[in-house]
Amino acid sequence: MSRLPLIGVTACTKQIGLHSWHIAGDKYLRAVVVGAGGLPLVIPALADLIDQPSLLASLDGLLFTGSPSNVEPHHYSGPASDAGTAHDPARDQTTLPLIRKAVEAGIPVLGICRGFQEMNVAFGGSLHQKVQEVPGMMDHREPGDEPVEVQYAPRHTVRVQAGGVLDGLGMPDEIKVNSIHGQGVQRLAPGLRVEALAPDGLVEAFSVEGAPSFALGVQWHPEWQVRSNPNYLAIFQAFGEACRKRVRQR
Ligand SMILES: N[C@@H](CCC(=O)NCCCC(=O)O)C(=O)O
Repeated sequence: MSRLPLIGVTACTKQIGLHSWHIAGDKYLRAVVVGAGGLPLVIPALADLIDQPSLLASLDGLLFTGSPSNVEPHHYSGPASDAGTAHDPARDQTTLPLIRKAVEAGIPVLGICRGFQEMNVAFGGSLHQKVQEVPGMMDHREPGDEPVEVQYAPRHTVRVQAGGVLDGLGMPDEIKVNSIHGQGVQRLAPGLRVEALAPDGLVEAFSVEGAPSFALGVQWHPEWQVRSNPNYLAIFQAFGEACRKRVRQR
């Protein structure tokens, strides 16, 4: 019997007291287990202290997680962030190079929220820093001061584009998704194919054209209560299947 796929889950850095820690959210780790059927391995944000080719050779999949922090705008030639904006330069230095290398190496990749934004930046795209301030765009942030179940409840529809990865998973033309982000795709990177659009036209999902394996990014959070939403589960199951295929091909 073949082993479970080993799925890297990217971490954020966090200062707790005097020390810096590498943390990954519980819901991402659980979704890798119960949605993708994989074995999660937290990937610390140690940038080039980690030998990325060795890491990639060991992994069967990579999940780029969401985070309250924003990608530093110099990575996409954007204007400096407002003072006080949460950043995580160690995470940027780890994930941005890893994304391109993973996709090129045919390692299945799923990017969620910040992870989706990282994918766009890694392939040469740019981000709106405050979507809610862009004329004509909706406010995609979660309602503040509400219980987490309310914050991660389905909030708006997205239109699934015909002929793409999500369509291939049997998703209806329109699905409802949660929305917990202030930033969003401004310029879509070359080589990314739109998979879903919000009512205001914001790109909510893309896939990497011509990728040798599963390579999908979504702006929403399919890891949230993954088993209770068939559309969220379908994404994790397809990701897990691609990771199992990589195990079989070794
Ligand atoms: N900071 C970025 C990305 C938003 C994001 O990833 N939110 C998730 C927060 C916590 C979590 O569920 O992991 C933005 O604001 O656009």
